[in-house]
Amino acid sequence: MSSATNETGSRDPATDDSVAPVISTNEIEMHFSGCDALRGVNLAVRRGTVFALLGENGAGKTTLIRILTGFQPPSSGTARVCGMDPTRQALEIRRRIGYVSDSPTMYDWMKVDEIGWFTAGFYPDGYLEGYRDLIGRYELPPTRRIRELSKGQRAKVALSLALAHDPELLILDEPTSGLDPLVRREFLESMIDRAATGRTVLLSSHQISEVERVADEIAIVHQGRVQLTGVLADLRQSISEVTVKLHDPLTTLPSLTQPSQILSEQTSGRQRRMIVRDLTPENEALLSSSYGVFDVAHRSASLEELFVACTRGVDATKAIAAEHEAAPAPPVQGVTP
Ligand SMILES: Nc1ncnc2c1ncn2[C@@H]1O[C@H](COP(=O)(O)OP(=O)(O)OP(=O)(O)O)[C@@H](O)[C@H]1O
Repeated sequence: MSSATNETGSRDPATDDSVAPVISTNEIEMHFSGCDALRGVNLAVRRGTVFALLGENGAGKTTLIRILTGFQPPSSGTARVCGMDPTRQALEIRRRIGYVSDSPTMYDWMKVDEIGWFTAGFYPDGYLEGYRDLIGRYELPPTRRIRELSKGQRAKVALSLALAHDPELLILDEPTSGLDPLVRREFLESMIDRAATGRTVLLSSHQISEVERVADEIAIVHQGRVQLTGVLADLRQSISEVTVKLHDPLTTLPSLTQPSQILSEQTSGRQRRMIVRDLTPENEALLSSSYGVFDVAHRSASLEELFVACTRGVDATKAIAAEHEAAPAPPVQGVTP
């Protein structure tokens, strides 16, 4: 019996590389002076997936990636990347994975071919061939100096350097900024192909359409917290936009029962619009039969609506609560403030 199987013959996630998450974090906190960049981040990235960290500017995406790649020790909490601890095995992690930061620094006096040859010295045999193949595919001029390249061409050099050893895990911080739409599309498709061959891609982005196109799983990060994480297709199915038409805009609606959860709520005239997770027929019936309600309709929410609910929902919820304070209203369920 292999060490990856237990007494019953089934796979043991603690020792089996093919089952254990490629990346896991446990209660990661990052406090800079005057700024809590990350607050209790728990994530698990499964092998063979494209996992997207989706968040606005300043949400904490780069900070998390810097912690995972060992450039920044967290204030507290732990992480594992390819089975290693980034605070103690940063160099090994960086050798094993591919990583492109949001502002890659390169020796810009080197020529495109030279930088590949130079970097190959840090990797096993086969790196230079892989690099040359990639710069060929990206149509990069091998004899041009890095400083003479366009922004998009530099991004392609950085990607070629990260991909040349065909890493099992690729971490990309805002990977497509600087790429033109055609190359961006090709690049995103190549990420899907990588995942199909069992490799894993973690990327950060604030572009919803981009994430929607490539990601299998997402984590929506807002103000240093993971507001929502899961398989994109499941999240899409479980989130609905519910529109409740009211006789009186000040009507107080009943709290929904478990497992339904209101992520955001907005009132416009006599219409209340809510983004609800796991809407059950019972809760829909509860709303429909509430005093002052004359119609309830629901449809699947888009990723954009979900994102807005997670990043603006708290404020929207607070606004509603304040609006109802005079009423007085029952507590509104919402995402973690
Ligand atoms: N070295 C640092 N010192 C102090 N504050 C920092 C430092 N690094 C990051 N921060 C702060 O931490 C927060 C998260 O920043 P981070 O760069 O992780 O966000 P992000 O989601 O990657 O944003 P963007 O999409 O704009 O790149 C921000 O408020 C930022 O100002």
